[in-house]
Amino acid sequence: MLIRSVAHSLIPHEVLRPVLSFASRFLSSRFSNTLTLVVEENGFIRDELYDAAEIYLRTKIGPAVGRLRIRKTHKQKEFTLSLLNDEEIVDRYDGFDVRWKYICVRSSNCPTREEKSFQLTFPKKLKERVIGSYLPYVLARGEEIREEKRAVRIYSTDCPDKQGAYWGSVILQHPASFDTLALDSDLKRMIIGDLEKFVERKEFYKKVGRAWKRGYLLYGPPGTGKSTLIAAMANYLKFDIYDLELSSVYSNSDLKRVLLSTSNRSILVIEDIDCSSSKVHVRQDDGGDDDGGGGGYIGYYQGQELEPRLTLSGILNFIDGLWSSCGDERIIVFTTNHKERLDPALLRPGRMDVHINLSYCTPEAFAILASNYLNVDDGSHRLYGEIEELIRSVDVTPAEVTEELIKNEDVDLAFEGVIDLLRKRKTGAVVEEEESVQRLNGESSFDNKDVVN
Ligand SMILES: Nc1ncnc2c1ncn2[C@@H]1O[C@H](COP(=O)(O)OP(=O)(O)OP(=O)(O)O)[C@@H](O)[C@H]1O
Ligand SMILES: [Mg+2]
Repeated sequence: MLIRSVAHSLIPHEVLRPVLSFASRFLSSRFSNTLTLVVEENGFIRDELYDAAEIYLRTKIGPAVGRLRIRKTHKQKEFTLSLLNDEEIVDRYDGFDVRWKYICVRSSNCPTREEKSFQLTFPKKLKERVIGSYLPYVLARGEEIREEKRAVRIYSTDCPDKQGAYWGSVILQHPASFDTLALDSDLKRMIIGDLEKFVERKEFYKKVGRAWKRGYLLYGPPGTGKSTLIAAMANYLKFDIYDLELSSVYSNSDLKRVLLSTSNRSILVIEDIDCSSSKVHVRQDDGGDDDGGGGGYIGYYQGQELEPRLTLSGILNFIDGLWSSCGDERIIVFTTNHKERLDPALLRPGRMDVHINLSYCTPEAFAILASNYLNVDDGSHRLYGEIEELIRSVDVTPAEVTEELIKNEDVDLAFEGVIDLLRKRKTGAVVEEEESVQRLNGESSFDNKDVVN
């Protein structure tokens, strides 16, 4: 102490401080039985362990910590709590304790910059276990927590916020989930099971030499939940969505560039594949084989018909060629209202792994909608039976049913609205049927025939 104060009075502070700090570090490392690992943020290239530790330690902040930093940016949904300079956390892992301390100091080279680090201190004898087991655990947990917290984004090529890149993105605000999706439970279970199997089978895909990707074709009439299902899939897997508008793609090489700039763990969506370009299903008569090799061009760009540069084979090449082999955990989803209009090359077995038919509302789907919209969780309502019976006999989409359910908070009024819709549909269907029988019997007028044709 005396030496310290004498030294202080004789030697300038700027010189003394680093000397004392070095001496104290030297003495403590020489004689202490603890080891301290320093994890630095590392300026330009961020340190993976630092990032993981930062995220992981936020979940370990206990009552012993007296001061914390709290912040929230526009893009974040929740507040973020983090440690302040010199604050410590003790973490227990596999029967031993480690101590983390957060250090944030001004850079000596550039005073406007902060140098941030974590100091991890533990008994020296645990060095192997900390490096071999604890730190990999921190890395893995950090990654898991980041994935849990990460907002799902939707990318599109015409997003205003794309700053020169091919894709711009916004946070996907769609609340769709498998719980609220009105689908029959078997189909729902099948889809969830398929997705889970897909994300768990990294090693399997590697072993059998297949690209780790999966293709889904969703087909069915408008308003049956195809887009809603895609949002539910993205929210479930926490995969970003890349919404590709084929009409904004100029050529095969353009398509290549656009698709190569998508990221792993994502869902590439091409909606309305039959009409996003009216020529996807019409193949050029150039002797192209069933694989779409060279045939089937899509020659539109911003509304103008162009040289046939974006071809069906360009798209197919990506489904099972270059695109699929240059990324991991990729899902591609095509949607269509008219499966029968698609080129057989797109439907060939192995191209789209799963074909999912989203169809008209069933009693089971109606039960889910009634529960979502009106909190009606059993079938005891006086109108329920009639609705179920009508739903079995007419074609009505979930979208049409939800339009009725959303009109009234009162269950009686909402259900009456649904019954009204279903009865009208049924009467319409009967009239149509009678008209078609009349036509078959040659009783229809010329006008009617014209309408049919
Ligand atoms: N199966 C469903 N479960 C829950 N809601 C649904 C379902 N189907 C449709 N809806 C409701 O109807 C709206 C329209 O559905 P959606 O856009 O998913 O239909 P789509 O099949 O993609 O139609 P399109 O073929 O016209 O693109 C949704 O916003 C949702 O509120
Ligand atoms: Mg849709």
